[in-house]
Amino acid sequence: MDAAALWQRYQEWLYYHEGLGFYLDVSRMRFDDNFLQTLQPKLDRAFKDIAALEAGAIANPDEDRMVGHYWLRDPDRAPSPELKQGIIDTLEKIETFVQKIHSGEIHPPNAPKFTDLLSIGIGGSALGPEFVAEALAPDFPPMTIHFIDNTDPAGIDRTLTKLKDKLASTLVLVISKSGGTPEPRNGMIEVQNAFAAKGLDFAKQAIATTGVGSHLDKTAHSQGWLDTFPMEDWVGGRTSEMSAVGLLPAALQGIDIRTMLTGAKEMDAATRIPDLKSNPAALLALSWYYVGNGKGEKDMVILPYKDSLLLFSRYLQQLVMESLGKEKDLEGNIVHQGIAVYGNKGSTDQHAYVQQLRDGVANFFVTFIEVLKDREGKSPEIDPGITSGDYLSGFLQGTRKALYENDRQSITVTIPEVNSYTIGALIALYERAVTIYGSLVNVNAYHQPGVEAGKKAAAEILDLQTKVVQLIKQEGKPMYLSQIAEKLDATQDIEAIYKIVRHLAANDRGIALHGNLGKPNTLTVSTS
Ligand SMILES: O=P(O)(O)OC[C@H]1O[C@](O)(CO)[C@@H](O)[C@@H]1O
Repeated sequence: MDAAALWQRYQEWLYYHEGLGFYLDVSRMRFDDNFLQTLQPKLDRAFKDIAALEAGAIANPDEDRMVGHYWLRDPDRAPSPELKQGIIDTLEKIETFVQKIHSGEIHPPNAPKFTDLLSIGIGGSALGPEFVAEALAPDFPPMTIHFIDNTDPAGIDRTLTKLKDKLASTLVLVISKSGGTPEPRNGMIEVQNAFAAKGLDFAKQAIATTGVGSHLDKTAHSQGWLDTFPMEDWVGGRTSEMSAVGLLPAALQGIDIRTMLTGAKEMDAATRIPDLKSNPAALLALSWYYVGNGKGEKDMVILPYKDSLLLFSRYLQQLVMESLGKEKDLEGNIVHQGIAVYGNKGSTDQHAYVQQLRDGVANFFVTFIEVLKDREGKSPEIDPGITSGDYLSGFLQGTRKALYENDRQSITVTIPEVNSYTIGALIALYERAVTIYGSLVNVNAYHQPGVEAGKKAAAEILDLQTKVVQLIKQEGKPMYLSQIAEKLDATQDIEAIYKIVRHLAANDRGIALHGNLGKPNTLTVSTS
């Protein structure tokens, strides 16, 4: 396509939303009218599916659940007055609580105010809060947020070391919808230990966001924690940023959550329109379908040209991959669907993997995220008439052009600036695009059976560990791995047993390995 035709295509496909100051450019995706015609019936069905979902249909058949994250920013759309009231009440409760924390009305036993916030959660109970904190937290927030989002002991230590002198004024927020996920449970216990070591009363400084009646909810009530906030059954982890999961930590950091909700609501209204060219989420979903042949054949590279959006790709990784990465479609056919997502930020990544994007294996498409406003205030000139922001903007355009010339397709999302309004809108845009794409490829975008399989396997390993340690202690003499496996009637698990004892030996856990470490078969294992 020559420059004039491309310019024509750009204008023909450019989506612009005046209220949001938002643009979407899919002109560098090479779909044609034929493709559009073929996809139209699927798209019509997707529009119907999402209308039913928003009206309260069971959209997650496996778990027999409604899918209601869209109601969070527009409670009038909730399918019952009780649900509507619940959303309104939670939002008000968050605001009242935050106001009391900021004013010092609620304060820790040994300090006049809470200064820091320690958020413990994983997956959807961490990624949204982390992304939003990075994007929107003010430079000098009323409370500084820290995260424990894993069960890595060294990671936990690092966070607790940073908080060492501030634990007495740290508010701990444990987030877990199920209230039974091991990683946040472990983090919570480690933090409780740290509080106890300093003679601090954990319960007086702890709050929980969790499903009503969950194990965590019961623990928080029985131990007399400061408060609990509900996570609704019909909100999935990866779409929970606009529930108490995301709103509470955001508000505690001084982020304007009402504006974030308004931005999301505005985008929801735009992406509810059942017409391709008027609906940016449909344009995204269609582009993903086109470029990946409806099978996720191309990876989605997310390149925001703005440091504060660094975590957007990580956030989207869960939203897209946990929603769409499915073995079976809704009819039970094996389909192995999904779209791989990765990325960091431009122009930084131009000095890392963009070389391969331009010249190497063409297994991806790029989504550029462009932010029009460079910074608050004026920019100095770096070269005559040229600022740092001009460079950033030029690099984005240059990379987009260079990729297109080499037959690499791209989408460009443009927002006027990074603020609560536009971040709310971006989150809503991708939530809806995933919903639509899920319909296009006919998968249940709201369950995660694969993750459950991994959790179950991990629990089996921990169970095996207990048996292995018991046996080694009982025997009281060095044993070969094969002997341990036979005695436990677990010959299939010999590799797992080896890895268990190797890990224990590396951590001063009372187990020793003897022999050639490079030849597991020759090793004997004993107590140390
Ligand atoms: O909030 P929870 O229940 O602790 O779950 C955390 C995350 O774990 C998952 O269930 C996957 O294991 C995610 O979907 C979820 O966001």
